[in-house]
Amino acid sequence: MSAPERRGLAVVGGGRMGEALLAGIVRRGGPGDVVVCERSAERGAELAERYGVDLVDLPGAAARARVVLLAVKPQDVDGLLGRLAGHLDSDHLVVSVAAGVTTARIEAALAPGVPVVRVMPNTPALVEEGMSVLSAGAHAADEHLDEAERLLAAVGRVRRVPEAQQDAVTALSGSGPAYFFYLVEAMVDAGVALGLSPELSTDLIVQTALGAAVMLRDSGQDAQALRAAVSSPNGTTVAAIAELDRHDVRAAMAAAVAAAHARSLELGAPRD
Ligand SMILES: NC(=O)C1=CN([C@@H]2O[C@H](COP(=O)(O)OP(=O)(O)OC[C@H]3O[C@@H](n4cnc5c(N)ncnc54)[C@H](OP(=O)(O)O)[C@@H]3O)[C@@H](O)[C@H]2O)C=CC1
Ligand SMILES: O=C(O)[C@@H]1CCC=N1
Repeated sequence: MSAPERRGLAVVGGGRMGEALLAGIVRRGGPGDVVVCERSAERGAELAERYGVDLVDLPGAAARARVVLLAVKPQDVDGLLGRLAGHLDSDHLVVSVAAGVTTARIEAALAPGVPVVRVMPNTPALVEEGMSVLSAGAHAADEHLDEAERLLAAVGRVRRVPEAQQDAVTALSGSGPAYFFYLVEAMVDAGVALGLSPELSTDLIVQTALGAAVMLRDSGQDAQALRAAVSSPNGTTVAAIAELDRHDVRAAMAAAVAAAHARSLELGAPRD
């Protein structure tokens, strides 16, 4: 099929991240030229119906789409590229969201010159509040980064970093939503332990999380200043933060982020 017919986007791998991106992109731009390719026929059919897009196989994805977005697990990337590479040429743009997997590793599996952009998105893309961070591979020019940025901008904010920073980005904003969800679980449990119903405790904490996030984004004040404004002298918040410090929650967070960073590097190591 000639290049001009390949205008669309193929999402390869319709799991949690693939669906989050697919949902946001279709909601923003309509199903238009979007197709999905999924290993599980049942899951593929579910996504095709839910978002009004065509379900295709790998050759079909390469034939229909100019931008091929890889959203399979890092462990599945090499096998997938082995079957996809013969269908891709330098008119395609490969966008990979696989944690840890370097553009060099992807490029090595493709025909010479195929442009690759590595992206670390996050699941709030599902509600158009994603944070996506892009890096160019060796054959990706500014126009390719611009194209990837336009795509990801449909589901939230976008930044660009040198690829060497992608594992740190993965540990912060890629996994980051889970850290906040973990805190929310702990806070809701704490409310229940004090006698509140799970429903009331959840309502209080979810709205508090939302309000705090909007203040962080919009107030022009940093987290420390905002925390100071909540902390009346000798009051309840000071008592609470003293306990967080006594349990070394900052050290726990630093260790958690370092573990995510190390795992991202491990996932990127070439397979045998
Ligand atoms: N979840 C997240 O918050 C984030 C994930 N990522 C990255 O996104 C990628 C996907 O993660 P996630 O969505 O969580 O994982 P999932 O396992 O939920 O999704 C991956 C999907 O791809 C399918 N798949 C595997 N191989 C193929 C193939 N050859 N052709 C078509 N489909 C295939 C899988 O099928 P099957 O179930 O049969 O294996 C599965 O449905 C990962 O690389 C991850 O690092 C990046 C940022 C955030
Ligand atoms: O947990 C993971 O490996 C993926 C990458 C970042 C978020 N989820």
